Amino acid sequence: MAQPAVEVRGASKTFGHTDAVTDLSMTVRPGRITGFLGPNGSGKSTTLRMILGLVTPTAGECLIEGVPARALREPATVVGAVLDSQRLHPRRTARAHLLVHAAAAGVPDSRADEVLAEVGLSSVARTRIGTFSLGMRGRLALATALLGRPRILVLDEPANGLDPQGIAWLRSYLTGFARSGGTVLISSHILGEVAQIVDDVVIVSGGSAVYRGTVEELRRAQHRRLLVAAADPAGLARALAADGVSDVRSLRDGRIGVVGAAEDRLREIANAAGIAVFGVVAEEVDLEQLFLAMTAPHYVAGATALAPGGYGPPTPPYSGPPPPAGPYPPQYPQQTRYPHQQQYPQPGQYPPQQQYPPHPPQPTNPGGPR
Ligand SMILES: Nc1ncnc2c1ncn2[C@@H]1O[C@H](COP(=O)(O)OP(=O)(O)OP(=O)(O)O)[C@@H](O)[C@H]1O
Repeated sequence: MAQPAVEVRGASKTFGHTDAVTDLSMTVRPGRITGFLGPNGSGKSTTLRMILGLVTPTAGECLIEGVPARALREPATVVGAVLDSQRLHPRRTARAHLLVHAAAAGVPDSRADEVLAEVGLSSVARTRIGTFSLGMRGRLALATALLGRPRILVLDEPANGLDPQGIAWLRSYLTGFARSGGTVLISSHILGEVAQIVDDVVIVSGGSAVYRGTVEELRRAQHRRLLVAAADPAGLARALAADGVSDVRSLRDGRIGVVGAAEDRLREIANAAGIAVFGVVAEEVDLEQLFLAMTAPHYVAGATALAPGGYGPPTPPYSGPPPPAGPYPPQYPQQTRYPHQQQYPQPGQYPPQQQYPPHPPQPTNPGGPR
């Protein structure tokens, strides 16, 4: 396997009494976009700063192309970072800002004009940064990171505060960067913001990884729950449990939600138990809902969660009330609630997906990654 572009090995960071990051391991593969996702305060910025050598881990290590960031001979040519795009000197012009950073990175002044063109800011090269919109500041911060023609980009919440057009532009730019061989590590607290463009995903919660895998595996994991209408839901739940399928929950509408059994197997078990099954629907859980479930405070990463396609922590077996006698559909007097059941919305309750306008033309990338 190719050497990872970035590797975090059992890294921890404690600030006073705060465990910001705990025994975190992750790999960023070259030429791919990795989404580093987690709610606010989950340790993303601290991890990115450890990777960049700006924060020293309390334990473990972080490597860029096999070495600690501080040991890189020409860091600007290897990694470019956007950590806080809003901390720019307001009285400087965009070009002056870039010239300062070009000198620090040891690259010629001509790179300032090249990167301004690359991010579409040539027309405001001599405008003071104080007048820039959030989106323009984001582009300028990205331009700064591109000065040394880095192979790797590390971006901390670059979409924060951007309007849909700004996010669309950023996605389009990063996709182009990766297509031309570059590696991107991008953090966000909103999965939907980056789900379209990321290849791999690392989800953190409370300073620890709760999921690592490709975004495709994550998407597949969302189809794992079957919503089953049966003549005798409680009996079917018992039959499933006897066959080792214990993650069965009663639903408000009388159906049961089953995790860990394929539809064919479920029907076989129902047949063998003499229970009629009226319908089986694979649940379409929104990726964002899955993300919220994984990063909720009660979530404890287990082996299944960290394995590709893992669904989550073990859940209590079915123990809902028996269905009342009578015609189908049976109605339970009360829904049986488990701690994270509420994470799964009922069909039709999903919030509408945000729509973005078509992408603007891809900026030229003359000095793209090598
Ligand atoms: N320099 C610091 N001193 C003390 N505590 C810190 C420091 N930096 C981070 N922390 C704490 O470490 C925890 C993780 O913070 P971190 O900024 O890494 O999370 P994050 O996922 O990037 O969140 P956000 O998106 O809100 O920045 C938080 O509890 C935070 O308050």
